[in-house]
Formats: sequence, structure tokens, C-alpha cells
Amino acid sequence: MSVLDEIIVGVREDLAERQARVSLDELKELAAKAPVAKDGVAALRGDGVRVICEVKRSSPSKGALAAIADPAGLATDYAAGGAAAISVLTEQRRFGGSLADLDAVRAAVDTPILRKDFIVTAYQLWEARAHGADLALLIVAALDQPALVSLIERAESIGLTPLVEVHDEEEIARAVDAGARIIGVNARNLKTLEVDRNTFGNVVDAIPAGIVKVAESGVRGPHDLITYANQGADAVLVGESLVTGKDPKTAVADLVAAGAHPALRNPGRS
Ligand SMILES: O=P(O)(O)OC[C@@H](O)[C@@H](O)c1c[nH]c2ccccc12
Repeated sequence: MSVLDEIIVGVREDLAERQARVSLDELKELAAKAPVAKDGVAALRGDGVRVICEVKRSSPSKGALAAIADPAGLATDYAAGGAAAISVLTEQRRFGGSLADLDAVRAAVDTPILRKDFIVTAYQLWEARAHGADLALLIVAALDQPALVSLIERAESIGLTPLVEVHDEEEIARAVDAGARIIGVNARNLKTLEVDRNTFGNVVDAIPAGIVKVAESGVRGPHDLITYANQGADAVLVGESLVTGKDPKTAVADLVAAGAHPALRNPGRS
């Protein structure tokens, strides 16, 4: 079993527990009371390269990264630094996240929020909306094509913008066929956990113009952002280097400043 498969086994167990506690109807009522979802595409597209900052305590590859006792405080720093969106990992077993983190971050910032989890059912999309998320991650490698199509449709129909994650050209084709408006290329292969920073540049040409392109993982600082920018990224998603650094607000501001540099206004971006 691949790491991705193992993670999903645990995700399904935790999901069954939550489903036994909170009915879909209750989630729908909560979702109706949540702040109206912000437009995820508008948040990530524009001049320069946008920065998505992640609240991430640990990962399967690195183990514990940062305790993050105050996720709301970290999110406030991200927002103050100029984050275009904040990614909140809610997977518990490998990443140390929770829906409580999502609640805390939602209460602290107006910035668009991405629920980062291993979403395999519509129930999790309703959870995301009920807890105030604006975007939700859908991982192509974790879903068969009918499930991907229906989760993208369901997300859009309840106001969530899906960020559809891929690793190669075959997955890009599936994401495009399924109607993705935002595609994230993850440099970390979820089956082997290896990071290959060439992944985005190798596959980006397969993403049609008009689709928002996000480069995910392995961004150590402005230098990596600029590389991804020159390859056509509209946005980058950064976790580890922000949560392990001393001053997340300044680190985000440095990335945002690099991403806003006029020299980066390249016509290849959507
Ligand atoms: O910590 P990094 O290398 O900056 O990466 C952030 C983000 O891309 C990574 O956490 C991620 C990308 N796709 C995922 C899917 C599930 C869990 C986590 C992820």
C-alpha cells in the first residue's frame, strides 16, 4: 500500500466517527450560517505570483515540524504578511491538524481559506463549508474519475472552489476533463514522498491557458518562488519553510514582494 493509500485508510476511519456524531443535515445548517464563500479563483489569479501559506504541524515525510499552539496567531501573521490564501491542514493522524484549526483560523482572518485534507466524500466538502473554508483540496491520485467529477461539481455547487492537485500530465488531463479551474502541481509525490522541484516546470505546458496554476511544496524562499514564477505559476503554496522559520510574517512578506516584482509579469500566466 502506498503512503497515500495508508493515509486515506485513516482518513476514512476518522470520517466515519465524525459522520456518526454530526449528521449531514446538521452540517448543511452550519454551512448556511457560515460567511459566504470567497471566490478562490479571484484570490489566486492576478498580476504577479500569489502566495498561499499553510498551517502545518507535521508531515509523513518529516514528522513534527512545529507545535503551532496558536494557529489563529500564525494565520494572522500570514495575513499581515500578504498571504493571498491560507491553507489549513485538517488531517489529524499524519499532519496534526483538525477542524478546530479551521475554526480558529476562520475566526481570526478574512483571507480566503483552503481546507487541506484527503477529501473522498461530499460530506467532507460540507464540513469544509460549515467550518468556513472557501476552497477545498481535491487530490486526483486519491480519486477515481467519476468521484473527481462529482466532487468538483459538488464543491462548486456549494460555493467552494476546488484546488485540484496533480503530479503528472496524465493527472492534469483528468483534472481538466473533470472541470478544474485551479490546478496545483505538487512537487512532492504522495506515493514516494520525494520532492522534485522540476515537476511543475516539466508538466506546466499541459495545463491549458485560463486555468489557475499553483506550484505546491518545496518552496524554501523567494528564489524558489521566482523559479516557479518564470515557469508560469500564478501562485505558490508554502508550508514547511514558514512554520519552521523564526518570523513567519516577514518570511511571507518577502515571498509576496518577490511575487509582486514587475519583471515577473510574464504572459505565460493565466
Ligand atoms: O511544506 P511544503 O513543502 O512547503 O509544502 C506545502 C504543501 O504543498 C504540502 O503540505 C502539500 C501539498 N499537497 C498536499 C496534500 C496533502 C497534504 C499536504 C500537501
